[in-house]
Amino acid sequence: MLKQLKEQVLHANLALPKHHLVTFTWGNVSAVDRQQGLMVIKPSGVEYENMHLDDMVVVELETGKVVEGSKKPSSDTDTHRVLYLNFADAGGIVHTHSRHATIWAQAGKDIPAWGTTHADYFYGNIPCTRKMTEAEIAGRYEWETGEVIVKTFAERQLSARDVPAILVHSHGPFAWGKDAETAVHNAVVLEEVAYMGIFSRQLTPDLADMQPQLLDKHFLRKHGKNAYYGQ
Ligand SMILES: O=C(CO)[C@@H](O)[C@@H](O)COP(=O)(O)O
Repeated sequence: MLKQLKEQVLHANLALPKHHLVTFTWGNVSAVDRQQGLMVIKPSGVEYENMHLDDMVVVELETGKVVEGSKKPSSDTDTHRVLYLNFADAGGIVHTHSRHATIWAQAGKDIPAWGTTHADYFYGNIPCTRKMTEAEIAGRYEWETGEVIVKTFAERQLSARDVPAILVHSHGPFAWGKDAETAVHNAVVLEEVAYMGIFSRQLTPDLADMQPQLLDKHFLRKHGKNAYYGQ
């Protein structure tokens, strides 16, 4: 079942260590088949070098029930489910603990739009969520993580198409795209702009946001009405 999607998800997961986005098993990629209401995600805690096609786990989007696969799905499965259920254009999702994006998440700070590398992919700041509450952590933690992400987008009136990434406070980044490969691409760019941003702020502590005209120029020519999400 879903052989092609499993291959895409395996390939995307194996791209994480190649791009230096993960240490040990700290990360996961999934992709969704919306017609069938199913998502494919990597297994929990399996080393990337030992990960195979048969290890991919198929999960029902609505219920979280595992419908195929002998291994436990990623511990972040419920967060991915909430994002697919709320962000209609997301076809693939990535979570990592990539170093520089995680530094911003631990500091609880948005990554400001400071240059065209950022503007080619993200139409404004990359938001950081609020801290999760004790009740959220004690409850359905991974599901609540997804809810906090969705609420952050709603409260700030952001579009998941325009800003395909977020930082979860005290945790790390999530990125998405039209498919698993694009989601990984966006996660790589997120890590790059996080890295550049730390040094930009060090060199100029009161650095202002980039010119709105330059943000528009770079984002809209790639993502305007004739361009496709995530490209
Ligand atoms: O966020 C975390 C742990 O803090 C997880 O994403 C990470 O360890 C990966 O877990 P899985 O192997 O996907 O279950």
